[in-house]
Amino acid sequence: MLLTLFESHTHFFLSMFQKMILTKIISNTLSLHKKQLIEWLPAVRYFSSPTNPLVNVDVNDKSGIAVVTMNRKPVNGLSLELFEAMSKALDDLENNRIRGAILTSSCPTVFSAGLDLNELYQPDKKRFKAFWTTFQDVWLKLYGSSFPTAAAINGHAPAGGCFLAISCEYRVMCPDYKIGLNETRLGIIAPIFLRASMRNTVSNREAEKALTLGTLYSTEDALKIGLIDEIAIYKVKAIERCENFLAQFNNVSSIARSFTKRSLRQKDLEELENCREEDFNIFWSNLIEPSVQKQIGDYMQSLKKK
Ligand SMILES: CCCC/C=C\CC(=O)SCCNC(=O)CCNC(=O)[C@H](O)C(C)(C)COP(=O)(O)OP(=O)(O)OC[C@H]1O[C@@H](n2cnc3c(N)ncnc32)[C@H](O)[C@@H]1OP(=O)(O)O
Repeated sequence: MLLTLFESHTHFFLSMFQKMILTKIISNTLSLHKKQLIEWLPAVRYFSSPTNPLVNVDVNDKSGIAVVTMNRKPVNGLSLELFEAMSKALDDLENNRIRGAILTSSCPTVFSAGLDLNELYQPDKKRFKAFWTTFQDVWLKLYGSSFPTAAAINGHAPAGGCFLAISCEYRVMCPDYKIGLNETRLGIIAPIFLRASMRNTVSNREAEKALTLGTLYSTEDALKIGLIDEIAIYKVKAIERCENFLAQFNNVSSIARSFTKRSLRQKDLEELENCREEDFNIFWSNLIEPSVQKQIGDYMQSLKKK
């Protein structure tokens, strides 16, 4: 009876905490080994996401891997609307027990150009608050996802673009592009969650150097410092390599894997959870400094003049 209940209420039982408690209760009742229980879980139900023009989610029925494609031309500038679409897509993935997700871009030469500079220049406080809060949500959901994640970086990934990639667990990048966290070059102070993702990817020393200098690395140099894990010649190959990485988890208990990931990332997640308002206030007061606004305005002009 307990198992019938479990099967008919899959969505309800998704939270890790609930799953842990249930596993314990059922396991005690039926004296089953945890591994057997995992095999008893209902067949994974994959879904096709409702169409969102900004984020396309395509789940492979056989592998259970979702390819999440950002689609905001020309450069996947991260606007409030794009973050909202990503946040919704991440919820859908979390609720559908996928086996892994690969983040990529539909723009031919850009993974993401980072935060949409129009959100940062002469910002309206109310909209910016919604923007920043949704950005925080996306990070909490991506960095803390129960499923494994990888990024197929098929183009440039400066600032927020790099940030999305390093919030995943594995990165495959195509050659001849740039990746890095160039915030300081715009006069912007890196928020705590960005620092956490970077420190989780490269050594503390490399993170400090990269963040303070605002370095943009070539694909090859990014591999040398461990900012990416592999190079693949084309986007299709990059996705294939990400699939190979994710397929390694087929032989690992999904509960053990997700709990281990969660425990390794818990401190970083809590750090932001406990100071979301403060994080917004710090970023906002830095952003509206006249010198920072001027720097962003000049930068936008220089991009347009190119
Ligand atoms: C992450 C934690 C929070 C920290 C806070 C902020 C971090 C940020 O993310 S700030 C954004 C930083 N981003 C950048 O510095 C990248 C800027 N862009 C580029 O360097 C290039 O555009 C890029 C290498 C990505 C691509 O080069 P091209 O393929 O040659 O394209 P163009 O430069 O011609 O750009 C086309 C078009 O897009 C506009 N654009 C580019 N980037 C942005 C952006 N981030 N936001 C808004 N708009 C952007 C660019 O001006 C061009 O516009 P048009 O001239 O009107 O076509």
